[in-house]
Amino acid sequence: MLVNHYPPCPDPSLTFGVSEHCDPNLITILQQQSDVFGLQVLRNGEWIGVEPISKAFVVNMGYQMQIISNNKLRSVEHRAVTNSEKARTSVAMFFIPNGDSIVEPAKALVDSRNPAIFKSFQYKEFITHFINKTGGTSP
Ligand SMILES: O=C(O)CCC(=O)C(=O)O
Ligand SMILES: [Fe+2]
Repeated sequence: MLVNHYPPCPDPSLTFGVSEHCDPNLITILQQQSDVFGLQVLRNGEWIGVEPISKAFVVNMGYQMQIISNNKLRSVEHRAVTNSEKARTSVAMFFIPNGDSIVEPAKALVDSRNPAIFKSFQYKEFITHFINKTGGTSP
């Protein structure tokens, strides 16, 4: 679980709360503070604010879900922006495969007309590569 806290920023154009990324794990369940916008998703090249709804969760597909679904579900590019007036807090619960898990497209979704788009790998191989490539941390 990760608690993100974004203090108000006098000039939000100068900083991101969290810069754009896709979550590398399986699924993320996010609780947004109910009265402050901040989370945005990229759709058709445009950043769209995700309305914070009281007592609702945002469910984010991570890369592993995209792979298991053989691209039927897509991991969305998202970011968190700051604002000049209000602090914002979000709580993210990351569901993460065990490092030794084998991840691959579900067999039920693969046939001659729908070949596997991804090869099998161990989650720890993926996450090591992801961290090296993005230079970031990971859930
Ligand atoms: O604070 C948010 O709304 C997003 C945080 C996020 O994307 C993350 O922790 O992976
Ligand atoms: Fe995220």
